[in-house]
Amino acid sequence: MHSTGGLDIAGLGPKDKKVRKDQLNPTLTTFLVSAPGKVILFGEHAVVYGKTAIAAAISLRSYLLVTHRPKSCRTITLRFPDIGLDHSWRIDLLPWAAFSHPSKKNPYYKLVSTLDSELLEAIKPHLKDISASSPSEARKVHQNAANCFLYLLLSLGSPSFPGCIYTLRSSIPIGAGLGSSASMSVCLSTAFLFQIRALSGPHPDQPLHEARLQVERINNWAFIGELCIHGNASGVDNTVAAQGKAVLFKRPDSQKPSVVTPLPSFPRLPLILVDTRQSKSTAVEIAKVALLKKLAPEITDTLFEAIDKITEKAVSLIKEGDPGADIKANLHQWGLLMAINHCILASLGVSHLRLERIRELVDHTGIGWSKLTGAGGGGFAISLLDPSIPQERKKELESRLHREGYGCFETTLGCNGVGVLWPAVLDPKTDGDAKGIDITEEEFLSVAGQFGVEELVGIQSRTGESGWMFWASDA
Ligand SMILES: Nc1ncnc2c1ncn2[C@@H]1O[C@H](COP(=O)(O)OP(=O)(O)O)[C@@H](O)[C@H]1O
Ligand SMILES: C[C@@](O)(CCOP(=O)(O)O)CC(=O)O
Repeated sequence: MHSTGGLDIAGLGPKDKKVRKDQLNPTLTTFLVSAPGKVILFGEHAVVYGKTAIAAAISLRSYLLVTHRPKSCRTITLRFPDIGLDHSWRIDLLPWAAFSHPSKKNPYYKLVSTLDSELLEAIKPHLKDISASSPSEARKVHQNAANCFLYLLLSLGSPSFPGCIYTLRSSIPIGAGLGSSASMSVCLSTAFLFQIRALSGPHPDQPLHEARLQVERINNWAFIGELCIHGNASGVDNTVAAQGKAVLFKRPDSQKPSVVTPLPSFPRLPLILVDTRQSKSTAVEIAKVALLKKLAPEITDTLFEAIDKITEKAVSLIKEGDPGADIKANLHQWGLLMAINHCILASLGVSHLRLERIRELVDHTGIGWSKLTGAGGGGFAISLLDPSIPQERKKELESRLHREGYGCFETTLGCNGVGVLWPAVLDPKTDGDAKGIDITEEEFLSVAGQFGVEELVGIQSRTGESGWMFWASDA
């Protein structure tokens, strides 16, 4: 297996390549990585047990800025302001020996699909000082994120790793079913693989099979990051975060690679995301379903089968549908499938009163169809509104939802997957000859709110003016 030596300078766009070449050392240059959140249209939970799910990338994204410390400073810092985490480790005190032992070491190109409990134990002492004075709930969130970070760093890096600061900001609501953890794992996996020079491209001329290999590599390690956070995961979230667009996902055997089929003709469903503002934990919801499966295996399996049939039907709608045709033609069928899928998830015990209230307001009034998305227990619902309903009724619904404390917004489905901005320099929009604007850590941290980050570094197009580059994942 070859290492292709970091990102390709030819993909940088119209900049002064000669000057840049001297500066572009992946172990020294500040760079940004970004990955999207996702919605699961059909098949959550059943997908953990080998059934098929349909998921699509959304326009909300995480951004990871990697800045380098002076060579003399042998420290790695995690700066995750969205969750209030700021922690540093001395590089030489990390448990490299455990991870590099010949019986444990996995090369970056190997497909790894399980966590090693001894390696998790080796990390534990390095998590104990994190946010020691924070409430236990916040501490758990911090330790989860740090566990994912350290497991990936120690798996992919080495004791000679450079001193760096990893700053993550995200516009994806955390713990709400939109795949914030997967998006974070994809960003971390990409950053480490890039730093060890195990990625090639992205490049506008990169052959599709080569681009796919890079995304697979990123995705493989991102899945390991997801396992660190959830204990058990199907891999659908990180797959969509890595490759973007819409996909059909299945992992029939947990020891084998997942089967991922891109859905290039996925219709532009006019979905609305409704935020219950009720926090939930994916791990807790997965454990609820696991318990149900233990207590009532046949019934639970039958429910998974029914979900699988729904996904199958949705696939046939996509295949039969003409991508150019008006989606209104079979909107009712999509809505019906969503509503049935939701009710089965409720039978599995992963709905919540706040989610059922959305159904009361949307489905029971005949305005549209709703379904929880992601793990459930709170988080987000997706609603499809019947286009024949008068505008005033939709407006009424929106204000009702707001009055009752729900958040409500539209999103674009099928967005780009993982991307890099390397170096972290934005091309000025007005003058193609100028050198661009360096993004500093201070600036990245100082922009206000989740959407300030989008405004500062936001992605516009595949190779557009913003300088962001994406590995092509089109079918
Ligand atoms: N922006 C972020 N900054 C730091 N950690 C994050 C961020 N987004 C997600 N995480 C990590 O992911 C966990 C949330 O994962 P999960 O419960 O699966 O929610 P989601 O449904 O959004 O993926 C958090 O507890 C935290 O460890
Ligand atoms: C419940 C599940 O199917 C989806 C979880 O989605 P999220 O973590 O709520 O974004 C779990 C999984 O597929 O790993």
